[in-house]
Amino acid sequence: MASYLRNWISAVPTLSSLTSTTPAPPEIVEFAPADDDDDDAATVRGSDDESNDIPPAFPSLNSAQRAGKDTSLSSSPIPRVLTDTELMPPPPLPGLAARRPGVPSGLSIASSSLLVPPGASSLAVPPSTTKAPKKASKKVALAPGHGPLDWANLKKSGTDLRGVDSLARITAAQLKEHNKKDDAWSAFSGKVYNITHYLSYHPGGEKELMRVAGRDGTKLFALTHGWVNIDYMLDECLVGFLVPDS
Ligand code: HEM
Repeated sequence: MASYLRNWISAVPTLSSLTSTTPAPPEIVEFAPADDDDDDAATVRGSDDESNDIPPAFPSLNSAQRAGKDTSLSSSPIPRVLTDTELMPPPPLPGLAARRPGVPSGLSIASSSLLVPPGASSLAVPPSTTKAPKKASKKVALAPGHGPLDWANLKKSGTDLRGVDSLARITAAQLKEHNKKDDAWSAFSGKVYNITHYLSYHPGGEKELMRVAGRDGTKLFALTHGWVNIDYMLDECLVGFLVPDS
């Protein structure tokens, strides 16, 4: 690096040349590129001799710029761009007239269930794990003031929703006696509830709920909406526990 700078400094006009009337032309310094002896170790090897601090040749000695017009592969290690005639020809264009909708019959996976069944159009709905849309809701329009929150408020209000003083052991025969709209009991998972007050709050309608009045509704309930938390919804309506007929 120092020698590099020295060369530059020597090119700066001297004081005497500045004071003279006819300035001397600046000295032109030629930089000789370092000999590229392909000895990489020389680059790595540390040396205190600053005379070795010669900038690398630019363009590089083996560069394409220096190689000039000599682009033949045999004489130069630099690859050249192949011409169109030397390149591999492109694949033939598919015959559009021969194309048909659907999966090509030659495909070995054509019969796979993942693909369109034979004969079906490729425009068919793709196979998917999405379930078919649910059938229309059977919820009924509840009377004003009979929504889920109204029921929750009624439960909290302290209104007697059981109609009995204490919980009892109830047989199927006793349960059967309470099958009227104004006196309806039903059993779910061994617990007997007075569903009379709930009838007008049931989102599925009174009629549906009355199907289980006076009997065990466990199965029908599970088939309809097993996710509904009946223990919570009817906790204030519990009247007893179903026991076998004696
Ligand atoms: C006393 C016990 C029952 C309670 C606490 C109850 C509660 C409910 C609740 C909370 C819903 C709304 C569900 C939702 O939003 O997804 C509902 C809907 C319904 N319930 Fe009940 N239910 C009871 C018994 C029954 C029974 C025994 C049947 C059938 C005989 C039934 C038939 C239905 C129907 C058809 C719907 C409408 C479902 C829909 O299409 O969305 N429920 N019930």
